[in-house]
Amino acid sequence: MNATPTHKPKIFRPEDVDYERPKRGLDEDDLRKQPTIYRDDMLAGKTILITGGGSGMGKATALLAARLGAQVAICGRDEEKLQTTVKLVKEEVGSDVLSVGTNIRDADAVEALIGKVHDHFGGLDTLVNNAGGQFPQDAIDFSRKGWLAVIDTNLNGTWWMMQEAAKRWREDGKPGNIVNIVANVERGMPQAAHTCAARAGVIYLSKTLATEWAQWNIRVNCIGPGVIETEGFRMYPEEALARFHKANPMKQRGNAWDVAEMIAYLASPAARFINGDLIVMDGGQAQWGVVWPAGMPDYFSEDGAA
Ligand SMILES: CCCCCCC/C=C/C(=O)SCCNC(=O)CCNC(=O)[C@H](O)C(C)(C)COP(=O)(O)OP(=O)(O)OC[C@H]1O[C@@H](n2cnc3c(N)ncnc32)[C@H](O)[C@@H]1OP(=O)(O)O
Ligand SMILES: NC(=O)C1=CN([C@@H]2O[C@H](COP(=O)(O)OP(=O)(O)OC[C@H]3O[C@@H](n4cnc5c(N)ncnc54)[C@H](OP(=O)(O)O)[C@@H]3O)[C@@H](O)[C@H]2O)C=CC1
Repeated sequence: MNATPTHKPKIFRPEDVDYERPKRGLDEDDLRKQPTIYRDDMLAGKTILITGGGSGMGKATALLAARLGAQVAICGRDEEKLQTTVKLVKEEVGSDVLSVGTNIRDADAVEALIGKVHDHFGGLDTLVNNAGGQFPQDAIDFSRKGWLAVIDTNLNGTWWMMQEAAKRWREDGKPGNIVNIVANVERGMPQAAHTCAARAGVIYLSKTLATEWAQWNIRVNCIGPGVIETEGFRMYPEEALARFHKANPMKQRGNAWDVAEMIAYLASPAARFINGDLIVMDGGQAQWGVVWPAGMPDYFSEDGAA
């Protein structure tokens, strides 16, 4: 192959766009209208903590869990975003969500968060590690700070959460349940190598802990979403977003409610025998199609690849 590569490495920073971007994903009005297949009291008496609960999948999960009767706690870095979830759940369900501003990269803050949830609700049944993210870029151009930011959030932050939750479950002699939101890493993630490395780490960490921690009745599973349309899409340029859904054979995007319903299932007694698994929700992308979130290099497009 002698083609001269013409792909220009691009940096896309959402704060730099000078045009109005369309709404992405389910907004609050949409969330309020989502039906559920589950019984109203399916999670009654259960406490669920959702990281990144102020937007996207985290927000949808907080609302669904509250509708199903759970006591809900959320965390994130942006207090304003967290309060939108608190308000939504209060208006829709009438229950109070415990919101604790926390950067999951800060292990001390994570320890304090787990303590607050236990103090407030008297325990924790399910931890959902949903907080995370990345930016699209060719790996060769990653800055050191950028690499570290993504690894620290998605791998280290998730680990701090898992370890602190598990310590309390072991100490209290209570069962535990962890659901980690990862990504579709099976065939790698071009232009998202940092997150691919971190999420692959979380998947195998989870499989390992599912065995180590089974002695304390702590289960650990992962959900691997494909392209799920949420406000998190702001991290990507519009021209890339226009192609995202073409990376799966269904040629569709999932939505935050799809993932919330899977999380609710894993939080329910129906999932009591599922442990160490990765449930992929990607419309078949793992078998076919690749997302190029920063633009496909000519090297690939000239072969007519997806
Ligand atoms: C997965 C991609 C391919 C498939 C797409 C499938 C569909 C979408 C999947 C999704 O996950 S959507 C959900 C996305 N949501 C998010 O990603 C939100 C959270 N993300 C973030 O907050 C950031 O991306 C972050 C870097 C993970 C956060 O770290 P931090 O708060 O520390 O960020 P910064 O201080 O802003 O940046 C630190 C460092 O990182 C580098 N960097 C940041 N943004 C970019 C960018 N757009 N392009 C290149 N490099 C970037 C940079 O070195 C920053 O340091 P400074 O240069 O700013 O000093
Ligand atoms: N949408 C998609 O197609 C896919 C998404 N995913 C992953 O699913 C998860 C949910 O994404 P989605 O809902 O789409 O996107 P969002 O950007 O809406 O959600 C990400 C959430 O993570 C929180 N967060 C990020 N960093 C930290 C941190 N250091 N400490 C605490 N909270 C943090 C953010 O809150 P705050 O800003 O308040 O800190 C935000 O609420 C993410 O891990 C995402 O990467 C995986 C595959 C595909």
